[in-house]
Amino acid sequence: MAAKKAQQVTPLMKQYNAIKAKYPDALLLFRVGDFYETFGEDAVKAARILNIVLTNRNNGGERTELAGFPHHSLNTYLPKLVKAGQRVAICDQLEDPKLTKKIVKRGVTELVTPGVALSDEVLSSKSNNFLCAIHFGKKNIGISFLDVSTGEFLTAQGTSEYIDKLLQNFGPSEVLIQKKVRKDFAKEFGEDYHCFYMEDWLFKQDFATETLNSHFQTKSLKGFGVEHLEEGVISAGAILHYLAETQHHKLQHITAISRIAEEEYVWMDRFTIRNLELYHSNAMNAVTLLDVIDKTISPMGGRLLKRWLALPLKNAEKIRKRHEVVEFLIKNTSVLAEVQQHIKEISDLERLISKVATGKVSPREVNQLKHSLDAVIPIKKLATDCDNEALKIIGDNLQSCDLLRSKIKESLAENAPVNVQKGNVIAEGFSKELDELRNLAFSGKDYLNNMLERETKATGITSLKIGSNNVFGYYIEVRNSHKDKVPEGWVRKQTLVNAERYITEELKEYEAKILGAEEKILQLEQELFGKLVLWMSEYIQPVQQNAQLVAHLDCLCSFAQQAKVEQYCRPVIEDEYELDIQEGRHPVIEKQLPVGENYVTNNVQLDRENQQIIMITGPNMSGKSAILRQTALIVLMAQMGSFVPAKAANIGLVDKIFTRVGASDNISMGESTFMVEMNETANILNNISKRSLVLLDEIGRGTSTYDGISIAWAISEYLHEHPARPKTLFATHYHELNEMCDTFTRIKNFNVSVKELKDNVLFLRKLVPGGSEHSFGIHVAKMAGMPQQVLHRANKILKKLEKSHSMEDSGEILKKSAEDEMQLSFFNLDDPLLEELKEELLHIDIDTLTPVEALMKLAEIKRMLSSKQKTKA
Ligand SMILES: Nc1ncnc2c1ncn2[C@@H]1O[C@H](COP(=O)(O)OP(=O)(O)OP(=O)(O)O)[C@@H](O)[C@H]1O
Repeated sequence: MAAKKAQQVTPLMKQYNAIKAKYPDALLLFRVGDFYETFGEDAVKAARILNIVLTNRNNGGERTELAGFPHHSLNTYLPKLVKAGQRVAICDQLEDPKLTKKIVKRGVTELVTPGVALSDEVLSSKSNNFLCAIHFGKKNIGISFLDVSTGEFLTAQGTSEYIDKLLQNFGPSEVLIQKKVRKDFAKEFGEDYHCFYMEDWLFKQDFATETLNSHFQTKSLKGFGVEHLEEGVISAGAILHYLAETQHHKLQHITAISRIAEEEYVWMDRFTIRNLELYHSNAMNAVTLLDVIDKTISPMGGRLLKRWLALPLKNAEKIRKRHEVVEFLIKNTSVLAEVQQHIKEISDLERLISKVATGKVSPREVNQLKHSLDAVIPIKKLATDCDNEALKIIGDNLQSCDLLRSKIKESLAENAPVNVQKGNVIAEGFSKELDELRNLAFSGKDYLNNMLERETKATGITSLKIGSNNVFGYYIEVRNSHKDKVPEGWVRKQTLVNAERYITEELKEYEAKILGAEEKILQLEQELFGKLVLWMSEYIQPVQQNAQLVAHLDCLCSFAQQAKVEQYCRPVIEDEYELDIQEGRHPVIEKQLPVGENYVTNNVQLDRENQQIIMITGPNMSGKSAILRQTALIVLMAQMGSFVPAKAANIGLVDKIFTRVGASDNISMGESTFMVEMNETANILNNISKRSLVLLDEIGRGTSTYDGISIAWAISEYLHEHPARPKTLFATHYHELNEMCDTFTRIKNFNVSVKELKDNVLFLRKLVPGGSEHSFGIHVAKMAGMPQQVLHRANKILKKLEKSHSMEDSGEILKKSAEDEMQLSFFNLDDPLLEELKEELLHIDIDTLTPVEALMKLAEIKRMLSSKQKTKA
């Protein structure tokens, strides 16, 4: 029976099944004639994702689903499939169907996956599209990133925390992992990544080294400075192997692999990157720092700025150089404007040249490449003529690529189309043969008119006509009245009622030429364009170099532009340890304030001798977090080379920035929030250095009050006593922590001031010395309009509790206090409402009460009171 079924399968489906079996986890686009078809489950998926019609067809007695689209729509449909997370195998016809009588040979010519995409429709211009591979070694984890669309190839290795941070920084679209560590990966780094699992044997050092050496045509990897990174190299090898497996063989634009030099950049762990909302945020529609500061013009500038933000520098010299250029550009506005004007004319050079390498560049894109390179020339001149060392170096290193530009100019038609098949790709005058063919094909009418004129003269027949039809081809038509004048050499082809049609020797030759001309033109144009693209690959490196330099310049212009518009100042980078920010602002919040509202600036000074830890207290919403974050952002912006939102800033180099937000501000799912908070904090305490900047926001909030206070106290004490003496800002609503400054000399109290009005609180947002005396829960209750009696009572209970400092007695105190005060109540002692109210008050833990809870409680008490009053009335 099975054999019978097998016999019924058509040869086409047999071929399909064989190819599909090789790519079981990919969606197979199978070229049949002018269509790409999908079958079975693939068809169901494709129809759903692409919104195309799903049909059925009989396949050897069984019905199979079928969905397809015309082959010329591949660029429209393929990106949609890849964006939906599909791996797509493109199976093409490998021979001309006209030349074979058997079934056409087919094979997969490309496997497009989310991490290996070259088409503009899949890529986002301001982000890299990284493919990543990870190798779990015995000591380290190795990681590599490759952006096939730009040719960037990076590797690193280190602890799981470091790798986690890199994964967050680079945000790969696809991660390649050894099959056997599938579970380990998910455990270490979560399940959000788009993973592909590869055979274990590929992750071997010999194999990787050989693969890399054969790609770069080197004998060893020493020249790249990655040889000692055993695990990193293994992961890099896996990436290259994956590219070969997905049929990506033209990879000349991947010219080097470099090590991510961890020690050169400020260390920020993943919590910090997330908390500071540098370039992504968990909140919907949140504005990130990148959104605010990115004034780059070119796509490669945008990508580099993101990288700079993720990896701020630690080398004072390098940072100062960037500041110098920014200052120069601000002072020389005309240079800034001109450079930016020219950058506007530059397309994505990096991706264009990658397309040249992979042979996927279109004629129009080659012209774009040329125009972009043309725009580099005036930039080169401007930069070289500048009175600024760093700009001069950029200018000197920009390549004019003269030969490349002139060759493109003379070979390509100015308005060359996207598709080579459309014709009119090659410029006039570039190829004699092509010009002749074009003459023949396109000036055919003139030629025929000439011939007609000549023959009319020679024969004296006035009504001669030249025409053509599908059956007889070209002919000269003679009306019957002139039949006798027809010359001898003319051969009769067709007889009509009133006329005869003839063919001449000349017409025969012309016909032969013209019939093949159009086809030949297309063929020749393709051939010439192919040759040009191949020749252009010699220029991959200089064009890549230009792309990087333009990106660099674009970022510096972006800093200058932003500083000018937003009144940023040039920070002073010092090798000391002090941090002194005068009139600092939060770059993102200041842009989001309602019209008419000004951001209140704040000064923050920290050092290792006198003011190492600042304890910031203040009511909810007063601006504590804003001060913490703006301090980190100012340091970070300064060290990436930007000016900063402040009046003045002296920044002793920072090498690590840690931020932690207490659990109630950062509700994470699953694991106990307090546990997460403690894990994260432990991680800081184990990694601090002399140059660390630590920002703790409401740490300890995730547990009961006294637990929280104890932990917050112990952490602050540890940071104070630690020999590294890291600079720390600690925002807390536990005003008990203000007492620490009596014992620990380098802890200083500050509060974000508020002004109490009659029935409101005005946030002044100013950081002023001194602790807070208020209990802010009661503040909020007051703001909400709580009856005076309740507020008064709450204040008294609170004062007693504060005096005791002991959890054990608190119940007793509350009880006693309640008994003492009862006489003062306007309630009767035997009033059952009193009991109820007492119960309510006793159960309120004011210190941990959030504003919303306070309001709810208040509403409840108000309800109880008003119902009592109603009953009385
Ligand atoms: N210096 C400032 N100038 C103007 N507005 C500010 C300033 N600081 C903060 N704000 C505004 O106040 C809001 C609350 O600030 P922030 O989140 O820093 O308060 P918080 O004290 O940390 O509050 P919570 O304890 O509830 O987290 C901000 O979103 C911003 O709109």
